[in-house]
Amino acid sequence: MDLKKRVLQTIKKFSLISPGDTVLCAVSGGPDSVALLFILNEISKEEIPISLYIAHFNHMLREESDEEENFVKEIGNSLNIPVFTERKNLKEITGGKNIEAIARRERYKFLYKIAQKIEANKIATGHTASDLAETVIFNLTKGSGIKGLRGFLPKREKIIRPLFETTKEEVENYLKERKIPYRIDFSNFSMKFSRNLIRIKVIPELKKINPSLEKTILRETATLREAEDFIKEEVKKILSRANIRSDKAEISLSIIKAVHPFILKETINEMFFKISGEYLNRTKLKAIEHLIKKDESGEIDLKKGFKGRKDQNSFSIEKEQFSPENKVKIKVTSETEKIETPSGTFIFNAKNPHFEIPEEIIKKGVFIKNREGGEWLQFPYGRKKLKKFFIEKKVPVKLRDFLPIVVTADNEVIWIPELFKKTYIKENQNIIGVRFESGIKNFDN
Ligand SMILES: Nc1ncnc2c1ncn2[C@@H]1O[C@H](COP(=O)(O)OP(=O)(O)OP(=O)(O)O)[C@@H](O)[C@H]1O
Repeated sequence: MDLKKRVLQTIKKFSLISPGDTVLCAVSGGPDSVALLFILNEISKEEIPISLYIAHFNHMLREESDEEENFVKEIGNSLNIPVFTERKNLKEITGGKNIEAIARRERYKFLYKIAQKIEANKIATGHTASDLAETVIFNLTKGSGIKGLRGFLPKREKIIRPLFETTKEEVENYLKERKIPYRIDFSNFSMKFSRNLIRIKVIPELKKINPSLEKTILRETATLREAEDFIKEEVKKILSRANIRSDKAEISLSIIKAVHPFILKETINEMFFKISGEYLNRTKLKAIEHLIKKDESGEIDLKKGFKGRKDQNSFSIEKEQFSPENKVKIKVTSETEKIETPSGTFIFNAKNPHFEIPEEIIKKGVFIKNREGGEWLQFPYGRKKLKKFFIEKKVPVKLRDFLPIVVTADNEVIWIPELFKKTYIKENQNIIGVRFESGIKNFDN
């Protein structure tokens, strides 16, 4: 069957596009997104009338980046579709670390920004069934829960993936038949990246066992998506009987003990997520299950700042409350140190790849402490009252005393872990590095 018809089937099956939609097509210049653009363009003229726009993000990471941007602009012109582009020098921003993940985050931020600007209700990406197979095999290899094994979804928020059921091979045939040009990203062939290794070495070997590997994985993930929906529904039912507040989530033992062990763990994990913004690992969940099932009451330390507590009638997850006697002021005595504070564990590293604390500051003394009041914040370009900064960042009042801060011997705040990591790393590369390990992440959103 003609590829356009197949893509139309996918669109209908997952309700991806409706007449009148405004669709922003994310085009990298590679074969998948170029084919997607041509198919959507055809569809918009015949089967489903939509307004179509193109977005391209120039990561400025490779020599060919500018050429690719021009190429996408040219396709847009030739099809008479408006093109939105943005350039960002990611190497500069990231210092070369974790570049793939940051590139992805920046790309999605850009796509959502343009979608909002042009009032697009859909953002189409060129992910294919071959990408899905890669993702699933990658997640399986690295270890992941059901969510990882089912891979990405055909639709998530505004993002739609019309090539979800199409293989790369089918895309390439389509382009070849129509003599449609595209650009090749040579970094896709580098064996440095596990994803490429899976695509180039692993998948061809697996296809010797099952030539329709992509289709099989598609079917398997469909089953997993259904199972996931079912689990979600079950968990929702149980959660509706729990009492969830911002600092405590509680459920009666008679309810939680009656459910299947798997649903028990999933429910507890959701309860934890609701008050902490994070999920627990399987080992902790198993320990909680054990605590719930045994006869005695008890407590269990979860991530820093959270406790699981079982009493006679209920199990609860509680955020540990900050109390004045928990206030600390700890001197950092070496360049690398793990420091326990009532609000979490710091990994302090004066010389990490992002930034370095000048020696003279360390010599004079660096402290990790809770706010005492009257502190000033040191920026590369000036000073600001810590209180004012907290207000600007909308840090809830009760957390202002809880958040650990890093100060110099002169009580100048040089770091508030997590709270302004992103901007601070960029602006002040040479000052300080403190990484917060756990327990605080939820406070900065
Ligand atoms: N530079 C870019 N500009 C616009 N869209 C892009 C760009 N790079 C990728 N995309 C879009 O994202 C899709 C997936 O690209 P790719 O597989 O390279 O990214 P990924 O990082 O593996 O995917 P994801 O970002 O969803 O995790 C492409 O088909 C395209 O629609």
